[in-house]
Formats: sequence, C-alpha cells, structure tokens
Amino acid sequence: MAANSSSPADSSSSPRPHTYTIGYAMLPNKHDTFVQPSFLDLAARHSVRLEAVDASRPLAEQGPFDIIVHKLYGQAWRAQLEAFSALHPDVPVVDPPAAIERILDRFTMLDVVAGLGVATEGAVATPRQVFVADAAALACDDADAALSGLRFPLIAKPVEVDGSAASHDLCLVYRREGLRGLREPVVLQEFVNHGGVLFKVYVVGDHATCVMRSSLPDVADARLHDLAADAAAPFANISLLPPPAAGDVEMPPQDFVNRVARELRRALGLHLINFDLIRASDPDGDAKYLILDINYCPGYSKMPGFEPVVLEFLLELLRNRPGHEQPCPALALARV
Ligand SMILES: Nc1ncnc2c1ncn2[C@@H]1O[C@H](COP(=O)(O)OP(=O)(O)OP(=O)(O)O)[C@@H](O)[C@H]1O
Ligand SMILES: O=P(O)(O)O[C@H]1[C@H](O)[C@@H](O)[C@H](OP(=O)(O)O)[C@@H](OP(=O)(O)O)[C@H]1O
Ligand SMILES: [Mg+2]
Ligand SMILES: [Mg+2]
Repeated sequence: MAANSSSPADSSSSPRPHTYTIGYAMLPNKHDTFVQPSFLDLAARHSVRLEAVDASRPLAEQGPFDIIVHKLYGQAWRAQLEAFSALHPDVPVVDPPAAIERILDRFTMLDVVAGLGVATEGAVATPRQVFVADAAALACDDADAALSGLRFPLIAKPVEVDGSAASHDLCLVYRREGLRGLREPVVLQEFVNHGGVLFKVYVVGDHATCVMRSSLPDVADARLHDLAADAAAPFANISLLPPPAAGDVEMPPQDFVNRVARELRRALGLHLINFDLIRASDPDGDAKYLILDINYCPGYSKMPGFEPVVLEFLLELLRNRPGHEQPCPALALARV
C-alpha cells in the first residue's frame, strides 16, 4: 500500500496526523474549476492534500499516492494506470479505465440501463437509437432500413466521447434530408418531448444531487412537415443555458433519484458520474423518465456544495482500504 512517507519528525507530544495524498490527473480546464483553493483548504483541514499528476511522466515514478482520481483519455494514459495498479494494487484508482471506457461510446453507454431494477419496473428507460457507421446509407433511398423504424425528430450524436468540443456537436434532425452530411460514425436517437427541462444528476459514490437545466424545447408534429424550415439544426452544450424558473418545474422525487443513481453507478462500476434525465411529456408506455447521457467525472463545480461531498467520498475510500490503520475524520453528509 502506498502511504505518504514525507512526515518530518514532530517534536510535540501528540502524534502528527497522517497526511493522505490524492493524485489527480485531469485537463487544465477541469482542474481549474475542481481544485480551487477552498477545496484544498477543506481537504487540508482533514489531513488530505491534492497533488497534480504529471501525465507526461511515468505515474509509477510519482507519488506516493493514497488514491488516484483521473479524467484523461487515450491508450497511453490507460497503460500508465494499469502499470501503476500492478505496482500498487491497494491504491484505489477512481475509476478503473475499463469501466470508464464503456461510457465513452454513446451507442453502448446506455445499454446498462435496461438491466437496472428501476428499468425492469418500468420507471426508467432510454430513447430508441441506432448506430450508423456509414453516412452514405442515410442518403440513399433505403435510408429507412438504416433507421430501423426510428421516428423523427432524431438527435444525431458523435459516437465517441473523447473530451473534445466536437464530441458535443449534436444535431436535431427533423426529416430525412437533414441526415445528409452527418459525420459518421454517429448515433441517431429518437428525440423525446420533455417540456424543455433536463435533470442532471451528479453522483459521487453514494451521494446524488439532482439539478435542473435547460434543454431543447418540445418539437410539434407540424414542424416535421414544414418544408420551408431547416431539415436539421446543429446545437451544442445546451445545458449550459440558464435553467428554467425553479417554481415552474416539479423535481423528480429524491428517493427515486437516489435509487437510479445507486443502481446505475453500481452496475457501471463507477463512482464519479453524472447522468441526464428527462421526464417524457407524452410517455409511450409506463416509463416516465428517460436517461439520455452518462458522463464520467463531470463538472462537479456546477454541483451545489460539491466540495464536502467529494472530500467525504475520498475519506470514505481511505477508510475502506484494506489494511489501513489510521482513522480518517468523517464529514456529516446525507447518503443515497
Ligand atoms: N433523445 C433525446 N430526447 C430529447 N432531448 C435530448 C435527447 N438527447 C439529448 N437531448 C438533449 O440534448 C442535450 C445534449 O445531449 P447529450 O446529453 O447526449 O450530449 P452531451 O454533449 O454528451 O451532453 P453533456 O454536456 O451532458 O455531456 C441533452 O442534455 C438534452 O437536453
Ligand atoms: O470532458 P468531457 O467528456 O467533455 O465531459 C464533459 C461532460 O460531458 C459534461 O457533462 C460536463 O458538464 P456538466 O457538469 O454540465 O454535465 C463537462 O463539465 P466541465 O465542462 O465542467 O468539465 C465535462 O465534464
Ligand atoms: Mg448530456
Ligand atoms: Mg455527455
């Protein structure tokens, strides 16, 4: 087990509290919002220090670390983490790269939902979707076969989620002509009317916080047949728009949010995710809520009160490591 070895001799009578080191590896934009001085101060008060990992140097030569938290992409980084884990099997890597990989593909990321208890009970579903490897298939007369019976409007989403701005360039497609020019490989997903309101659920271990965000407005049937209007409309980062007025929207019940969050993160084997939830305006069948998107290690700075929640999660991980002897102080927080 890696432990912090740099503990200078302490001349006072009470033993110096053990300091834990969390190595974090993330792109500068995430780092700037996540690792703010207020978070470093709070962590320091609980004997935790955060240390930036230099991803260009072998991870195994850095540290020692008690936990690694990361959000970087690519095979080279994955190989680094695997080499580190082979050397330090007791140091938690949050989260394991193999589990993250599953949600870096928009076609497979939602597969997990069908197996959740909340889904088998009919409370949650996902939109119908197809994977299109060859956009030419969409331009030909046989496009209906490629669409497997999906109904317009559709949302076109790049398959790969790789942290780039382009991976968030989506397109709302109203009719067939709008499919021309889409860049493959692409996922086509049925757009589901939901009153223009999105619920984003931030999950940190056993803790879930649901916030309301703006979404795309409902699409009326008449819009699909309006040949004078554009056949498709590109969009990106819609959820960064100001949220709707809080009083006008009924939030999903917290018990329900907790349950979906718990089942989802356990099924995925991930601790740090958020997911997008909508309430269908005109549900087809019994499922009222749909999960649209799952993100690994999202922008927690946009989650109200994230700092104590993230710190308590890290402390809990430290407490639960095999063979750890030193008590880590707890923060009092509500749990899922
Ligand atoms: N099937 C759908 N039906 C209705 N609205 C949708 C659907 N898919 C996506 N949206 C809307 O488009 C937004 C962006 O889609 P999505 O979340 O898949 O993209 P993203 O770029 O991965 O977003 P994020 O920034 O959360 O990672 C959603 O938050 C939601 O507002
Ligand atoms: O690094 P990529 O793969 O682009 O991930 C993004 C997620 O997809 C978004 O969901 C995050 O924003 P939200 O916290 O609003 O979901 C967004 O948060 P950020 O912009 O604060 O980092 C990113 O984490
Ligand atoms: Mg999303
Ligand atoms: Mg996403």
